[in-house]
Amino acid sequence: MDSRFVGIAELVEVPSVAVVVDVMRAFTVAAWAFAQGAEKIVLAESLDEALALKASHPDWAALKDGPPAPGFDLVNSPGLLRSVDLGGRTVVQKTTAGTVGALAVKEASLVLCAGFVVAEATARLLRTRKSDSVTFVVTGEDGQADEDLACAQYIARRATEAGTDAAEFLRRAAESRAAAELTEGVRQGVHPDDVALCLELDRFPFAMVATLENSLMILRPCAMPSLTDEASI
Ligand SMILES: O=C(O)[C@H](CS(=O)(=O)O)OP(=O)(O)O
Ligand SMILES: [Mg+2]
Repeated sequence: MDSRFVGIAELVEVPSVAVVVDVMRAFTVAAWAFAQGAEKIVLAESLDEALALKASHPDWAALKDGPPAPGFDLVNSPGLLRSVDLGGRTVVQKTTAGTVGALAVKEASLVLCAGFVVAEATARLLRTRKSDSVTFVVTGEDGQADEDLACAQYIARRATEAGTDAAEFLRRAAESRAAAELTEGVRQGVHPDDVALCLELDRFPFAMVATLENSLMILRPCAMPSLTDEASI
């Protein structure tokens, strides 16, 4: 499998297969939203679009990063989200990096959104699809965010090598600028457990697939079969 690792601004052409990585915190939050029962997540282009979608669908839950804000129901924090019942709900998510990265590759034939919590399921889906070439979108810090790059490199390795040890990749993420900012209170809308929750390897058994549906980018969980069902690894 040929793997490329690029920042959002470096995306010059539409990739065939894209894995958009945001460990801290958009796609850890998305995975927790599904674990809490959400049916789907609409990735919004802007705060205004998120609010407009919420206004036309009052039963949807609007989520943004940063501090709580009028019109929004939720913040971009796994620690805060894990006690919310989202059974059957649609979540509209808008964040600084993760949702922007996913929308930047919305024309790709396969778009996966990932963090460490869904790393193995994501790698397994790539193996199942026998993807020759995969573009990993490192969403944070203009493609330099080490928590995202480490996770992307781990998934790329795990997609081709059984038994890849995650420890060094998780260590890099734990020592990233984002982890420090979340721990030190630089970022807002934060729960004290957020960093630890973002570093939970394979917490969930599903990958997350984003598809264009009626011009909206919709994220849904995709349950992956166990290793014993795989022929290749
Ligand atoms: O919520 C996050 O962690 C960040 C935004 S900020 O850095 O806290 O302002 O957004 P994300 O898109 O999840 O990286
Ligand atoms: Mg991030």
